[in-house]
Amino acid sequence: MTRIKFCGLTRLDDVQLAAGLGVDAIGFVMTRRSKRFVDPTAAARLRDAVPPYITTVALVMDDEPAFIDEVLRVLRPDMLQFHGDETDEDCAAYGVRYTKAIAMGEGASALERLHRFPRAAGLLLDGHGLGEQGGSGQCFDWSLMPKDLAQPLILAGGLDADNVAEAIRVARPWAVDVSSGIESSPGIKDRAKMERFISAVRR
Ligand SMILES: O=C(O)c1ccccc1N[C@@H]1O[C@H](COP(=O)(O)O)[C@@H](O)[C@H]1O
Repeated sequence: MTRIKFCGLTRLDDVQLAAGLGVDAIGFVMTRRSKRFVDPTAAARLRDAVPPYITTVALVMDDEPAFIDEVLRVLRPDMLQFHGDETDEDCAAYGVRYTKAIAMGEGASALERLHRFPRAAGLLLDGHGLGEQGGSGQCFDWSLMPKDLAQPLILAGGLDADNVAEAIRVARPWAVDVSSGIESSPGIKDRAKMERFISAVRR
């Protein structure tokens, strides 16, 4: 079974719908540079609507440690997702389980970075280029997804209801992560796109 994370939620209705559709994880984008940014207090209100046994994830990207401490204190997410130039040491410093995004925009040469995060609970392979922001809807060559890594791999980048079944067939990921592919505009999720995405993964 392929797990599903919906990321970049900003509205209560979207959180409730995602939970009702059976997603495994819900992500809040905490980095201020994103169009999907929610401040920690607003994110905590959304988190309160997440039922038990759905993982909540706080996404950060080269943010100040003091801000990440605030996110952990106010939001109390189950996991952190790092999207910037953080090292394994940086990511592990908070004592919270984490995933690390690997920018796959450069293709096969990016795979070398997969071995730099031994403490990550999982690695999220995303389609954007090194130094660029995620959540841009860019795919990468799914056949590059390694099949022999000990850490669970999460496939992200440009997924939507029309391509996710093929992406899973080629990449065989532990989980898929989607943001822009289930939106009508940044941070505003679309009911029909969310429903179609879940159906396509389950099929
Ligand atoms: O969503 C954002 O705005 C964002 C900003 C900075 C870093 C990562 C971001 N999003 C994450 O990128 C992947 C793929 O998104 P998409 O499906 O291609 O839009 C996903 O993990 C988002 O949460």
